[in-house]
Amino acid sequence: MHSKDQICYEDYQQSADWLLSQTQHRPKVAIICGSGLGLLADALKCQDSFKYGDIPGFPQSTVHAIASSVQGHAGRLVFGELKGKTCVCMQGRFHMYEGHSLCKVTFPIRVFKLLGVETLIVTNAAGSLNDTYHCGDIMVIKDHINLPGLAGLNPLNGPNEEKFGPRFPPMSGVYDKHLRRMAFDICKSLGFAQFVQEGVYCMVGGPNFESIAEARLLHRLGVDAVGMSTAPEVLVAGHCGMRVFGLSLITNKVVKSYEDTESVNHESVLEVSKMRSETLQTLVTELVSRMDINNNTA
Ligand SMILES: O=P(O)(O)O[C@@H]1C[C@H](O)[C@@H](CO)O1
Ligand SMILES: Nc1nc2[nH]cnc2c(=O)[nH]1
Repeated sequence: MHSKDQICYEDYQQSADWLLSQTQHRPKVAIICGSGLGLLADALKCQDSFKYGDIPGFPQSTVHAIASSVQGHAGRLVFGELKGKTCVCMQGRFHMYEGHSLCKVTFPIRVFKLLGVETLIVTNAAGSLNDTYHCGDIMVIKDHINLPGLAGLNPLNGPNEEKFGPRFPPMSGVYDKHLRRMAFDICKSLGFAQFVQEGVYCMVGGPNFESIAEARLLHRLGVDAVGMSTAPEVLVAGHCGMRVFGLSLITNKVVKSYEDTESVNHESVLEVSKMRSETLQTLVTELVSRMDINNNTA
């Protein structure tokens, strides 16, 4: 590594080579578990798991990541099979507000690319701005607004690594249309359709939740759900040509009225996540099982 924040190709390669030497699994799908949604990883069969701290070059989990994941299982990369398809799951992700640079936040994505991953599934907990949404709804992400990115905070800043992708990558259509349609079909067949939405996710820096004026601004901008993650990971995945699918679990309605006495807190976010964790697990499992991927195990 050159400097504290500069990461070079060899750093990603070192982590990927180490993982390839430690597991026989050769995943084509990577899944990032949002706050409280780490149970997804427990559904993997024939698991090999690695604490982030044990993987050479990997960023380290902070206290937040541990508190917001499944107790005792935070900060792990879990390899295994979902309905016979080989996957790798991040149980606990890295957030910008924890103090990580965006290169660190997105480090695992490029490692996944070098492992041979072709599809990234991202999940997160988010607050809703859309008045028709309810707590516990699942929003299939159609598009995102990357507010830190618009202000110049972008993991792709700096010299471009051509081995991963082009200097100026397009982001229109980054959330795969085919997978979105498939998710809706699955929800219909599983009887989930009444609480599944499709919308625009907005990333803000956090760690504070929105002021009322900020919430009103986001609402006017056409944001359906707001959270503190996902966009940087999706950017980096899109840059290196991965297929992306994203889900937001609506854990709260963002307060938009000065008359409203309710306020959100992280504990209630985790409570709702827990309530819908199993549904999300079922949806993601079914989606992975229907994906047209080569299932390679070495
Ligand atoms: O990792 P995600 O985006 O699910 O985490 C959400 C956003 C904040 O980290 C936290 C707020 O409750 O949950
Ligand atoms: N920024 C933001 N992140 C969240 N994560 C879960 N709920 C929320 C919310 O209301 N706002």
